[in-house]
Amino acid sequence: MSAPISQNTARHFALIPAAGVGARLGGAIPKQYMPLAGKPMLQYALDTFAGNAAIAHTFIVVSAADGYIGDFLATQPQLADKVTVVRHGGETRQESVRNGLLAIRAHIADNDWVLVHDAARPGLNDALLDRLIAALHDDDVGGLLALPIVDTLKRSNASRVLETVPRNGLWAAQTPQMFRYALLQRALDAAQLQGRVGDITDDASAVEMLGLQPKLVEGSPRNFKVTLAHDVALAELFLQGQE
Ligand SMILES: Nc1ccn([C@@H]2O[C@H](COP(=O)(O)OP(=O)(O)OP(=O)(O)O)[C@@H](O)[C@H]2O)c(=O)n1
Ligand SMILES: C[C@](O)(CO)[C@H](O)COP(=O)(O)O
Repeated sequence: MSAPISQNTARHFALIPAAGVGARLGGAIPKQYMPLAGKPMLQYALDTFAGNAAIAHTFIVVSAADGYIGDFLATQPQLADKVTVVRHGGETRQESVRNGLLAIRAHIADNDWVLVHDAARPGLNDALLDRLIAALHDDDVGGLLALPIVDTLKRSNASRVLETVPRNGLWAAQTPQMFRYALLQRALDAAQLQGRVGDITDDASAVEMLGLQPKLVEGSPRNFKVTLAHDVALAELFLQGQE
């Protein structure tokens, strides 16, 4: 990795928080390393970023105690100069992202773009990545892939309906979430100072807390997050091209 250079053109870096344990999925190993259609889950996002000419480099944030990443990358020599591991995972996703941003400070300029992407979204493909980058290249704030909600929404008290929530204007947030390095760092620092970095569940939330409005770029159902055990079979269908 080279140090930042004076430049007019912002570069694009991927940052993959991969320090979770996958408690809701409940597998024998952290879910990002779990095999899906023949490849570890993490490999799908890494292959997509490594294969996209717009991405200058990819950083993976794992926990200090992670015992899998070394063996995994040893099987991926083609990624050797495209991927750097940062062993600074935190207690929550946003803490992992914030720690990761701090750790890569020397390699990145303030106006470079950072695309934060969940290791648990193996369905990201080149077309979605290109769409996001194209939609945001001259945006003042940045934004995220997301999907408009199509279901009728109910708020509940246990299993009884309290109310039906109008779905107009509601979107489900996906990743990547793409912001300039300095803005994202500032937003996560501010959230940390307010004691909120453990509460918020995505990067855009921190930017919103600064009073800014990230842009929504249409994502895809294939880019869903593998969260629960029943998601595994669906992910494999998408990844095997049987959508
Ligand atoms: N302390 C944490 C928690 C999550 N993540 C990452 O953030 C992404 C969010 O996906 P999620 O489904 O929330 O992952 P887990 O936290 O592993 O899942 P769970 O909440 O079920 O334990 C994943 O790539 C995960 O590895 C992270 O880097 N650091
Ligand atoms: C950023 C994110 O993918 C938004 O959907 C996030 O990982 C969601 O995490 P959650 O804790 O499963 O809501």
